[in-house]
Amino acid sequence: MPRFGLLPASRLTALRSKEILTRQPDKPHPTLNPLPTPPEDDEGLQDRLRRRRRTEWKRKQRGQTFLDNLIVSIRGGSGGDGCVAFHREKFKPFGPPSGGNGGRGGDVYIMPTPHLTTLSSIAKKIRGNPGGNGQGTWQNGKNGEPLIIRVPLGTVVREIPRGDSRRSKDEWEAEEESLEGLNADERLEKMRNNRWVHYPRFGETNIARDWFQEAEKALYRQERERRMLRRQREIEAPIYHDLEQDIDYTRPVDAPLGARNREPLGHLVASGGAGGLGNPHFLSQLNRSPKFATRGQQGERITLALELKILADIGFVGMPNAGKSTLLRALTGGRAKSEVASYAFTTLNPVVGIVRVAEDGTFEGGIKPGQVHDETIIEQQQEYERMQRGEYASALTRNQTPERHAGLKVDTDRGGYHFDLAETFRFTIADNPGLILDSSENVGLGHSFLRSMERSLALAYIVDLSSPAPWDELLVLRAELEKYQHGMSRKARIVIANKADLLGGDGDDAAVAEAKAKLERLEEFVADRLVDEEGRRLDVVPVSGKFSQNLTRAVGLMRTYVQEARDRLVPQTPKELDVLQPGPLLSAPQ
Ligand SMILES: Nc1nc2c(ncn2[C@@H]2O[C@H](COP(=O)(O)OP(=O)(O)OP(=O)(O)O)[C@@H](O)[C@H]2O)c(=O)[nH]1
Ligand SMILES: [Mg+2]
Repeated sequence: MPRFGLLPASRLTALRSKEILTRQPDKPHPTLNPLPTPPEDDEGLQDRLRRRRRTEWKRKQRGQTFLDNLIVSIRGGSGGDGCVAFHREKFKPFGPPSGGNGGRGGDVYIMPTPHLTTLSSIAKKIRGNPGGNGQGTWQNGKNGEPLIIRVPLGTVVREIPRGDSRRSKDEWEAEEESLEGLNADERLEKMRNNRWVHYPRFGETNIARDWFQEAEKALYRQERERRMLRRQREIEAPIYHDLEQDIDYTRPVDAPLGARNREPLGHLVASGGAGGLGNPHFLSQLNRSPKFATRGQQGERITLALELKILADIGFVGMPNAGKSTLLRALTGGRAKSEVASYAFTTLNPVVGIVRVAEDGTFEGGIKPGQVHDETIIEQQQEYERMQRGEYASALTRNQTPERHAGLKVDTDRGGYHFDLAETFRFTIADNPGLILDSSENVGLGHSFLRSMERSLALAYIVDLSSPAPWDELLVLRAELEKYQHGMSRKARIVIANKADLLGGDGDDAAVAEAKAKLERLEEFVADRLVDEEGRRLDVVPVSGKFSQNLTRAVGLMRTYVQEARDRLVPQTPKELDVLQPGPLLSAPQ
């Protein structure tokens, strides 16, 4: 075994004991390769198996790992320790106690920000900044800086209650755990060490004195009260914030002159611990030279569940493989990187894309004629081939195009920067994982992503027109939405019948007539059975996402729904009139 020849003997034994050296090379390890290994030359099969493994894994998680759902345990900063010191000065042999107090631990706040879109940047364990320790000559420790956890707009924050297994321990429970297995004396000693600071070599003397024991009793009494108040707060006012609105930074116009302009910190979720008391605090008639101080308190420990409700104007609802991701890619000109493949549950997390529309109804994705949005793997292959042929070698970057400096001509063949000049309206669409029968009971990818659709302004059903009975799909989709939340299906405004290119054969009359009849039947069904929020019938639009056909009509309709819904959301301002009409003081003299 020459490879391991240089390893020391102990390391070799360790490797043998782990069956690394003794294992036969042709015998696979029992824990590896749960799926059969495909032949190495079949790349397509390898890829398919990799994807299937990923989907299966995700399905087993039941949506637990969506990044719109996170549990964080938070600790406020711990307070700094108090100090035991005595004032020293020439000709003053017994100076007074002069230990400063510890600084307060920093509080932890939570603040919504429009600059984030996922919870992925948030750590699972967060600790506030600690306060500084007190020092001699009455110097108090510095207070810990507040810590702000920034979360995306649309995050719902909930405190996890006691008794839930996901909740981490609070300060007292954690201490109790660290004391397990100790006898009474050891417990007492450890608890004292956690709470008191003694002057060097005075520990034993201090604890034997009455005034120390009095002080200790008072400290435990305060602690019990704090613990009771905490429990009461947890029961009566558990933390709950629906962070829909950005926090307003503007200073009120009627703020008193000289008031400090503080930047908002957000909502307090865990307060820092109080700083310890320095030894002057324990000066009394009986004890003229207190040689102990208290340690800082621990910060509050809480566990929060953060849940992000994605804010998209339109939510796509459809069965797996209906073509939702293809449609989103077509509508955004391929900018939304939503994976497309011909197996169920390709999309595992919601993907949000932006649709940009010009004055005349053209949209960014629709300006390049003849664009085909194929499966991701095929597109990647084509891209690779183009790169191999050297087509990108002399391509200009976006900033190198001559029109940029001219600033006038809009190249209608290109999206991106060039569309900025034409764009007059934009809205967002969320492509969601496929919904199947009983999704609302957590079958398939479960219902965790349905949450993200709750706040969409409107929903669009996507059905596969080439399937034998697209109308049945609609009923299932509607029933699942209703089962998840009563009244949710009333948000649906449109049925997009995708894959219309597969109908009509090669253009022979019989096939075309059949396709028309199928579309009519779908329209009749929708008119009969589906109505929207205001009792209107849903629009039905046949399209082809893959070949970007008839998308302008669908975009136009979606645009009107979004506009209507936004108009309804904007609060009316009746006060405007009052402002314009001159009041008695301003009215013109008679
Ligand atoms: N012919 C044709 N095929 C399409 C069209 N739209 C999508 N497809 C194909 O249908 C298959 C599924 O498309 P996806 O976009 O992945 O479907 P999905 O609804 O996102 O599926 P899930 O993410 O699994 O829910 C792919 O093979 C697409 O190429 C279309 O308009 N015409
Ligand atoms: Mg998809």
